[in-house]
Amino acid sequence: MPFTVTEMAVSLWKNLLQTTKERILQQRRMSLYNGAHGYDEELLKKKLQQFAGGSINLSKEDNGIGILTLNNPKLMNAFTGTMMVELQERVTELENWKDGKGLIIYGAGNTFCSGSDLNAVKAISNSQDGMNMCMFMQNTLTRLMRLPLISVALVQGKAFGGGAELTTACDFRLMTPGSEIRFVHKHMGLVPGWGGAARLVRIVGSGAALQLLSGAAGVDPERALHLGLSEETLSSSDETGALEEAQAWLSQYTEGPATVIQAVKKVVTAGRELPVEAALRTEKDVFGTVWGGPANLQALVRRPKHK
Ligand SMILES: CCC(=O)SCCNC(=O)CCNC(=O)[C@H](O)C(C)(C)COP(=O)(O)OP(=O)(O)OC[C@H]1O[C@@H](n2cnc3c(N)ncnc32)[C@H](O)[C@@H]1OP(=O)(O)O
Repeated sequence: MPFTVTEMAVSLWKNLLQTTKERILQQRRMSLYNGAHGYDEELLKKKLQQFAGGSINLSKEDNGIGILTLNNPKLMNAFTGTMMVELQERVTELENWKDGKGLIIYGAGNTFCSGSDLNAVKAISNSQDGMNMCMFMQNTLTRLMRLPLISVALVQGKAFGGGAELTTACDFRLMTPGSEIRFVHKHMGLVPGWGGAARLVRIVGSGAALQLLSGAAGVDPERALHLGLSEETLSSSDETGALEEAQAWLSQYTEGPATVIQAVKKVVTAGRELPVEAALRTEKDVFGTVWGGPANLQALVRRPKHK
């Protein structure tokens, strides 16, 4: 029997509700903190909205590479409260990008990011507000790190404080000549709180991380390469040239269907974060999504030789 208009509308509405519910559940799974941790996200967002300025812009290219721009060049791309909220919104958008394969994060005006906006920091300089801001940023940066996209921080100029922490939430870092990553927190009487310490230990090891955080010294491209903090020093220092180089570098790894590239990132994320048995189970599940899939079947027909 054919559906009536009302039945179709009800069915569409139910689908929409279900999709929204699944999306919210997915975000909760990816997040570290929620109401159970005494964390009220909506209240914090209202507070963050009071510190306005700058923007976080996302452009999704046809080649499956997203370009995320930290845009507050007047303050060396320092993170205002509204930029923190916008970063969360852009991450949600990227989580739902079916055709996405890679992501490049860079700063406007030839510099990466000078950390949190010190004007906002001064206004919320009590312990509880600080921890709430940390929970918000850890949630967002953990979701960023777990995106099924291969991510690169393109470091031009300075990546200081929270800016240095943000680079560690990407899979890779590329630096331009003269650029600098610096965990300046000690000089501000702080430690990283956006997850930068935990991630740095995993990238460079605990000894080097201890030196970088307790020395608070700048890391130039040469030292970053030596430490394994950066993959490569690009040759261009200007924005257009550096972006082109970063895209070319990333496209070595994003060649191929989005389903397969995303599956690659998912199994690596599981290996990086989970105990081995849980990682193996996740790998089996992800394998099930590509085995017998279109890319796999086409390859079987082509029978390519991998010489
Ligand atoms: C998560 C916790 C954290 O992020 S704690 C770390 C916070 N960040 C910092 O302490 C960095 C402070 N800034 C600096 O050290 C310098 O501005 C750096 C980044 C080295 C750039 O120096 P330089 O190239 O000489 O530029 P500048 O100092 O003249 O800066 C231009 C304008 O931008 C501003 N700016 C810079 N960083 C911030 C920031 N984080 N928050 C707020 N404003 C910032 C400067 O004050 C300066 O503004 P203005 O032109 O003096 O009005």
